[in-house]
Amino acid sequence: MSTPILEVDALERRFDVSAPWLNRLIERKPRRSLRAVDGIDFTIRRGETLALVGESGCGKSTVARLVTGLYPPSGGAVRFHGDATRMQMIFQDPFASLNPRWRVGRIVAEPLVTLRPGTPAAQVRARVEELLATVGLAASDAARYPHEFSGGQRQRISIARALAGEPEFLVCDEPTSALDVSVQAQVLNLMKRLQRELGLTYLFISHDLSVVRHMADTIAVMYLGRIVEIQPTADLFARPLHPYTRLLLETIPDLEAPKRDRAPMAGEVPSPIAPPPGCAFHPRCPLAHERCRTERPARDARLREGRVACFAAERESH
Ligand SMILES: Nc1ncnc2c1ncn2[C@@H]1O[C@H](COP(=O)(O)OP(=O)(O)OP(=O)(O)O)[C@@H](O)[C@H]1O
Repeated sequence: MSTPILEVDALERRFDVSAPWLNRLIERKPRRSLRAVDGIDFTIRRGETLALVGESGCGKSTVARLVTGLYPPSGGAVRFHGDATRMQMIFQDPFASLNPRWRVGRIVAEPLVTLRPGTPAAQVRARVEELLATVGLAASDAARYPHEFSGGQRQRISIARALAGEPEFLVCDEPTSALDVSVQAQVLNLMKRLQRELGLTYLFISHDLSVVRHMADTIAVMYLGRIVEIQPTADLFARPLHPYTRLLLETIPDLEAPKRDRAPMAGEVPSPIAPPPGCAFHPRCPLAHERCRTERPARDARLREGRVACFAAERESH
């Protein structure tokens, strides 16, 4: 087994969501804080992919920002054992993250020039062409602007730009969510090939279990700022342990039976400003019992190797 490149330990991030101080004074309202990330742990080994999966608002993007250092943590730690200058990020919306006034050649060259200032122009140009070819674009595309490309091609440009920084670790925040299904598969295949060829490590964020199924070695399922289940991908699909993971799996479109209606997931994600007491999932959980309403389950190394935080899963294992 390879060595860990990233260790996340009891990581927390709170946001102050209080009203402005004058309103607070007038209305006598207390400060309010939102726990976007509420004590999470995971490890990623070199060359592997860990996927963070969960519904909108569960804290995935905040974890990405904590890992890349865009946000300082409110508690806990992110330990990166690689070269911090070789961590890059790929975003959901490549159009928003690519400068519309720059030609593709300059966009892709920028990280390279930052990493190796003084590189001769001819060498930069040659490298840009090489990178464009790596992601399946033509050398002549360097002279064009981002708006001249399709969504999938723009995401290829983002990937070429990320590669220009010679990364060892990539944080990918919903990199294919804005793309059509067929284009999505092409970009995912490209990312898999690059991982294999360049030995990259990925933290891959998605709301969609079917997307990460063929990408991730390990899947961590998040609910309201916490990891409720973490398992090797094959195990999670073969034997999901948390009732929330089972619900997520039920809502995956079934390619073999596309006409079958899927039951929508019951209930809404509660607000992280006032999370339910006990297990945050209990109001939506078909297996909830008394203890779940008052006590918060933790991932415990003695129970199923710490893969799940659920009292019902604990009962099933006896
Ligand atoms: N800067 C901020 N200030 C206040 N609240 C924030 C901030 N950033 C995120 N939040 C809140 O933190 C929670 C987690 O947000 P986050 O964006 O990490 O979730 P997510 O799972 O990535 O969702 P999405 O897929 O919609 O981006 C949400 O309730 C969000 O409203």
